[in-house]
Amino acid sequence: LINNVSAAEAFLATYNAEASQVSNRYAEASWTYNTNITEYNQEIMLKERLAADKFSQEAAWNASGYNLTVMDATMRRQFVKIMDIGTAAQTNETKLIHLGQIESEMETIYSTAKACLAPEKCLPLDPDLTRIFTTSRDYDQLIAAWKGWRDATGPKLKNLYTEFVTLSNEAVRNLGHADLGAYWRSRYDTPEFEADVQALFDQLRPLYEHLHAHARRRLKTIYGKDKFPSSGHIPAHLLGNMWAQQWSSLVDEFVPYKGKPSLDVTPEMVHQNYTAEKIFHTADNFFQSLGMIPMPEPFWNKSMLKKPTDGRDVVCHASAWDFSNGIDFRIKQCTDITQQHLETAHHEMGHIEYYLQYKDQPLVFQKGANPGFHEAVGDVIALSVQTPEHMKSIGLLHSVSNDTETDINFLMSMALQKIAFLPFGFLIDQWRWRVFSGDTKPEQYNEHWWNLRCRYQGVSAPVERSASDFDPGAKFHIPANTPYIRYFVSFVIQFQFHKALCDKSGYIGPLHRCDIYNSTEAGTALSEMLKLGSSKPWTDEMQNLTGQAKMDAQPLMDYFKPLLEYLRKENGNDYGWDPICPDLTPTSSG
Ligand SMILES: CC(=O)N[C@@H](CC(=O)O)C(=O)NC[C@H](CC1(C(=O)N[C@@H](Cc2ccc(O)cc2)C(=O)O)CCCC1)C(=O)O
Ligand SMILES: [Zn+2]
Repeated sequence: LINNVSAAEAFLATYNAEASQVSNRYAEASWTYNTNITEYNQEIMLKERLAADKFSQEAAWNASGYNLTVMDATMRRQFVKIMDIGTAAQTNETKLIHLGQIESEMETIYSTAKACLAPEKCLPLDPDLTRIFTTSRDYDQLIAAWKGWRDATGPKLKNLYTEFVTLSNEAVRNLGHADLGAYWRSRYDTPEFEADVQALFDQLRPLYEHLHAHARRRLKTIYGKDKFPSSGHIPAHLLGNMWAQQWSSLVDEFVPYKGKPSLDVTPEMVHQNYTAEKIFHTADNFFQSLGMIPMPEPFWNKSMLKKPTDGRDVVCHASAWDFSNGIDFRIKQCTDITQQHLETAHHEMGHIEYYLQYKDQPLVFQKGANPGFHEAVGDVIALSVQTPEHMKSIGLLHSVSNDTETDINFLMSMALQKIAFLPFGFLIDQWRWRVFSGDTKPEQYNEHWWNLRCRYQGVSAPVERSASDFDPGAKFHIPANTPYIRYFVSFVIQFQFHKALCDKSGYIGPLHRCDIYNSTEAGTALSEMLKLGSSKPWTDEMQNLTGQAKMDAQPLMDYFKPLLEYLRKENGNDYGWDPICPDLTPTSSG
C-alpha cells in the first residue's frame, strides 16, 4: 500500500480533474437524449455511460492502492467515496452494457407511453393525463385514464425490471453490499436509518389518518357513497393525481370553509399571462433576496423550460442537471402555467442552488449531505413562497385575511401537498427494498405493491388488478431507477430547516405563516450548510443548522397542529381503514 500522503494528494488532484471531465461528457450525452429521445442519442448516451463506468472502476482500483490509515478524515472520506462506485462495480463488460441498455429502455418506455382512452385517442402523461386528473370529476373518465396509463406502462416493464434487479444486485455485491437496497440506504450513513424512518412514519400516521377521513367524506359527497368500499379505502383514481400522491388539485372541494376566496393561484397566473420564464425568474428572485447565488447565464440559455413543440419525444418529468464544470447548470421541465409548476420550479431550482453552493468542493463531495437534503432545499423556499402573505406580495393573491377560517383553509391546502404525500413517500422504497432483498418475488410484485398502498395509503385499486399488471411501473421513479425514500426524508426535514431559518430571520409567530423572503440571515445560514455538500456527515450539518442532529417530525407536527385539532373534532371516531385491500371481485349485487 502507498503510505505517502503527498502521493495521495496528487492522486486526488488528478482524479478531480479527470472525473469532472467524464461527468461533464456523460451529463451532456444524457441531456441530449433526455431532450430528444432517438435511438441514435440513446446509443451515444449508453457509450458515454460505459466510459464513465469504466473510469469509475479504474479510479476505484487505483484508490484501493493507498493506505487510508495515514490520511486525515477529509482525505479518507474522499477515497472511500471514490471506491464506492455502485453498479459500475460489475466487472463483466457484457453485463455492464446490458444493465445500461435495460435502464434506458425502461425510461424510454415510460417517457414515450401513451394511454389510449379510445382507439384513435392516445394521450401522453404530460400534459394530457395530468390535466384530466387535475380537472375532471368524471368517475369513469378518471378510471379510463388511470387504467389506460397502467396498461401502457406496467406490462411492458415487468420483465425488464426483473432483469434489472438481478443485474444490479450482482454488481453491488462486488462492493460487499447485500443488495441494491442496502447500497441505497448506505448513503444515509446511519445504520439505524430504516428504523428511524419507520418511527417517523408511525409518529405521523394520525395526521394522515385524519386528513384521509376528511378527504373520504368530501369525496363521498361528490361521487356517492356507493363508489367507496366498506373497508374504508379511497379508490386511487379519485384524489386528483395519477398516483394519489398529492391531493392539491382538490383544494376547492376539500377546504373546510368554502365561502372564502380560493387559495389556488393558477387562474390568477393564467390571467396575468405568466410564462415559464416568469415562473423561473420568480424563483430566482427569491434566492437572490436571501443573498444566495443567482442562476448563471448558461442556465437561462441552455435549460429546457417548456415542452418542445417540434414533435420530438422528451423526458418530460422535471429535473435539474449539474454539468460538473462550475458554470453549466440546467433545468428540464415541461412547464405548465399552474401553481403546481410554480412549486416544482422552486423545487428544481433548489437543486441548482445546491450545485452552485458546493461547486468548489472536491468532486465526490459535490452531493447532498444525504439525498433527502438535496430534495429539501427547494421545498423549504417554497414553504415561504406559498404563504398567503407572500402570494399577496407577488400579486397572485388579492385579499389575505387573518381570520381562523382562512388559516385553517390555508393549512388544509398545505396538508393536501405535504401530509397526503407521507405514506406514498414512505411506501415506494419499502416495496423496492423488499424486491431487491428477494423477499418480494416477481410474481408477487403487484400484490405486495397493493398491500402497501392499501395498508399505508388507505387507497385501493378502482378496477381489478392481475399478475400481468406491474403498477409500480406506472410511477416514474421505478422505471427511471431513482430512489424515493429521499422525498419522505425531505418532507420531514424541510420543516426542521424551515423552523431554523425562520428563527434566524427573527420571525415571531406561527410557523405556517413564516416567510423568510429578503432575510440574508436565513440565506447565510442555509448557504453555509449547502457549501459543505457531502464533505461532512449529514448529522453534523443538521446539528449546525437546527441545533440537534436527528430527523425530527416535531416541526412538521407543530406547523399543522391547528389543522389536526380541527380534523379530530370533525372526524370523531369516523377515521381509518382496514389494513388489507378490499375484495374487488364484482359482488353478486353487481
Ligand atoms: C439529473 C437528475 O435526475 N437530477 C435530480 C436532482 C438531483 O438529484 O440532483 C432530479 O432533478 N430529479 C427529478 C425529480 C423531479 C420531481 C420528482 O420526481 N418529485 C417526486 C416527489 C416530489 C413531489 C412533489 C414535491 O414538491 C417534491 C417531491 C415525484 O414527483 O414523485 C418532479 C417534481 C418535483 C421533483 C426531482 O427534482 O427530485
Ligand atoms: Zn428533487
